Amino acid sequence: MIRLHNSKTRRKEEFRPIDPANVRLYLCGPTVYDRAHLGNARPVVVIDVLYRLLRLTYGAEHVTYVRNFTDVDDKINATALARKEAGAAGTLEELIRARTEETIGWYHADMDALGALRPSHEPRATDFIGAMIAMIGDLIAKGHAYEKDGHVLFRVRSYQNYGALSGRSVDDMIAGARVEVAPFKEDPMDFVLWKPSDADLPGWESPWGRGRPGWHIECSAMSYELLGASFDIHAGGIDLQFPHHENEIAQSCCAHPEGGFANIWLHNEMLQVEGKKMSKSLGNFFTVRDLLDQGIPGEVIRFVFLQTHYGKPMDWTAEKAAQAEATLRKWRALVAGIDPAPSAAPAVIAALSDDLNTAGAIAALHQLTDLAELKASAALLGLLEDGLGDWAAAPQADLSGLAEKLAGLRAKAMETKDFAPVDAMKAALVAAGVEVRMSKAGVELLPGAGFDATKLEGL
Ligand SMILES: Nc1ncnc2c1ncn2[C@@H]1O[C@H](COP(=O)(O)OP(=O)(O)OP(=O)(O)O)[C@@H](O)[C@H]1O
Ligand SMILES: [Zn+2]
Repeated sequence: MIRLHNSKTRRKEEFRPIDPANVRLYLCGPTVYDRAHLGNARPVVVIDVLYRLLRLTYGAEHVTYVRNFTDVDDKINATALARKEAGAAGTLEELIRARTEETIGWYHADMDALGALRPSHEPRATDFIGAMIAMIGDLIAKGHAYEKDGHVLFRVRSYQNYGALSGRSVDDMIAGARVEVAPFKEDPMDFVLWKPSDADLPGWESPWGRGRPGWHIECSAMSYELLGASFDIHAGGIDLQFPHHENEIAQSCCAHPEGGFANIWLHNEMLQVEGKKMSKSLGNFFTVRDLLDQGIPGEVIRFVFLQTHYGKPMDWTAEKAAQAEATLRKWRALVAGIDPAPSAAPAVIAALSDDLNTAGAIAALHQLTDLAELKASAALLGLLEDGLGDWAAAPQADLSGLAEKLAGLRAKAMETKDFAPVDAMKAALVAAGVEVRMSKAGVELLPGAGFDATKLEGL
């Protein structure tokens, strides 16, 4: 039996699917205007493990996983506009299309490298504009939305349960959030469902004039079209709980009172940098591609994520990556050429079934002595799979010659008192991703995650 922490009830609950023959899961996907940063990858890896566990439990063909692409957004428009102003050829629409296509390609490559299975459906917002317009029209007809000056707004006070997910009252939210006060709003809490587009912005004809949808309605419309008015699990980062998820609930429950929208809300905590959320707006980010380009295997990134429970904030550190790499190298050597056992170890399944206790599952992997079982169990975490490449099979560099040379330089520096050559060589080794350990006993060089042998040439 699977138990999951439901943000809506703030409790760990038994997971009982609405229909075990069609278990339905939705994850808010990326806005495709730039490379995914490492934080953006965390929900993808977490939900990939959940997806694997659900497939194991209910059968692969009985789980539907939807993750959208937000390909209509002002950030995308701004990127395309900047390119046009810089002299890029093509219309703004063509530039937007090129940008989103390119970004979706990067996203797929990066998430594939992390061993994340592709979802069952990856709807693009621009393919569901008609469904959004229909839903907005329905909300207006039911008195939950109104049109003003080409804008359509959701009337927050018309939905009694607004704020239930994040546990805040509307008045607290107004006090705490920076809500935009605009002349076209009846109430500052009201949020945009539809907004007008100038001639030089992407737009679609609608009963309210040419315009484009707001971000929140995209997820409500796409989840309804692909999963229905009630589905099992809605996931995303905790940063989306308010206002995005609160708004999704308001829209979906008011448009489809016959359904319950999502039964379970699963929120992952943030990947942090020095105590702050990694984010584009703070500029404290690096991309998944940056790490891959440094030679850190996607499997190592995945392993580092899975060592922390999804409900806890975490940091990325080079030390965690080095340890993950060492463990994976050891395991990959052990299971090479071994066929996986028919099923994963009960201890691993039990840990994952307990609110995705991935750290517990990894601890259980360490205990396994049957290598066929190790391989089968690791696969449930998306680890040690053949598709992730044989990065660990490449021989590790022999750094003994360089260690000897550095020891020699140090011995000489002791006499001459000129340590500059020692420091220069150490700096070059560190720049190549080598950890340098110098003690009385001698010099030890350890290639770390991100080790780049080409940078050692000339040393
Ligand atoms: N630091 C983080 N740690 C974990 N998940 C994150 C982090 N930052 C964003 N996410 C998640 O990434 C997914 C994509 O989010 P979105 O497209 O809004 O990101 P973004 O706007 O590019 O990011 P940012 O928040 O950096 O501006 C969401 O599920 C969001 O919760
Ligand atoms: Zn969403």
